[in-house]
Amino acid sequence: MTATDQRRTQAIPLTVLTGFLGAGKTTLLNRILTGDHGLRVAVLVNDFGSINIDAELVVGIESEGDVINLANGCVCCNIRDDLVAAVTRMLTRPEQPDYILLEASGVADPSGIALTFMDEGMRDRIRLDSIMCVVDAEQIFAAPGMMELKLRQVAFADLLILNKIDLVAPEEIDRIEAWLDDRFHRYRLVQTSHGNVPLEILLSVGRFDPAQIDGTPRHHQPDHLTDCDDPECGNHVHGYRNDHADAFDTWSYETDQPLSMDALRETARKLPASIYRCKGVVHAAEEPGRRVILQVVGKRVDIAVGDEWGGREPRTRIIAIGARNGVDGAALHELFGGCRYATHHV
Ligand SMILES: Nc1nc2c(ncn2[C@@H]2O[C@H](COP(=O)(O)OP(=O)(O)OP(=O)(O)O)[C@@H](O)[C@H]2O)c(=O)[nH]1
Repeated sequence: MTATDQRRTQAIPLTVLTGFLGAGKTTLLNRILTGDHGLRVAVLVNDFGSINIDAELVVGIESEGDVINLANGCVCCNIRDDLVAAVTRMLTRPEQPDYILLEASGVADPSGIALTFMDEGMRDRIRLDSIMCVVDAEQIFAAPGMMELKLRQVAFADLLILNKIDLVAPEEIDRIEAWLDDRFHRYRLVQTSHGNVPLEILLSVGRFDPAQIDGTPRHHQPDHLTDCDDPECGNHVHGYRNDHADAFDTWSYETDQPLSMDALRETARKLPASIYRCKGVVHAAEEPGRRVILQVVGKRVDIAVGDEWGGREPRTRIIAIGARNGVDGAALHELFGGCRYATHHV
């Protein structure tokens, strides 16, 4: 074994969870964290919005310092430096983790993340173990304008986790697989719901191959993915290198005043199709002692009563992410403001 090989074997393994907004990354992350792995796992959670809701929803971590919250941007591009700084901090802590899980934002291009860990200063300290892409079986064909990004997330993964199969008919799964077959030469896929995948195929699998970041959708030429700046070129995926985050707008809302759960549900159902994702931790009038979790993916709305506030002042924090110019902040403010229990019950 060469000295470099030796250093690499001592490097801390890191798995990247990628996949489009709302596909089920946090659900999978929580599954892993609560699984029987016996590892001290540190977690980096990246939410694209200005408030990191995901960091609040991570479970099964013993020490608070083992969850690092990266918000207000995307770790594959505009807050890449924050990612490097956070990992460096993790590695210099007295209690180093055995394993690191990185939940990328739903808008991330995994190739940018892989490049960060293949960088000279990182690759001896971090061993990229696997990039897994969670695919939402129900929403895969939704938001057609985002299809190029979704394809890149699939193309740069070494395992596809086709999640939410409970929400679709078996014929739809066949259709998705045929669609993938048509676009990719080779891929590994596991079907599941609620991220229920055996740990053995998730952690310490050593699947990442640096050559995979040259892997591209069949109809695209690899060089074009990184080198071409010609906006007229129909041969490649444009706009997802440094500036793909510009394709999205975000909005956030905070209030101390309790909201009505019924009004919230009604409002969430009325969100325009240009909003791909909305989620939040809510102070609800009907459940003042507990955090209420709002989840909206496409047209699907889920409002669930979570755990207690744990000594913290109840406070609603909601974010929405949508297409560029598809997020009307003033209109959203009015909609969610109208959910205030006091307003709703006059
Ligand atoms: N029915 C069903 N719902 C699921 C499944 N997996 C996740 N969900 C729900 O889908 C919603 C989004 O799940 P998350 O795990 O937060 O998705 P995410 O990819 O982390 O979302 P972002 O980080 O915002 O991109 C939540 O309401 C989950 O409970 C599944 O397999 N079936």
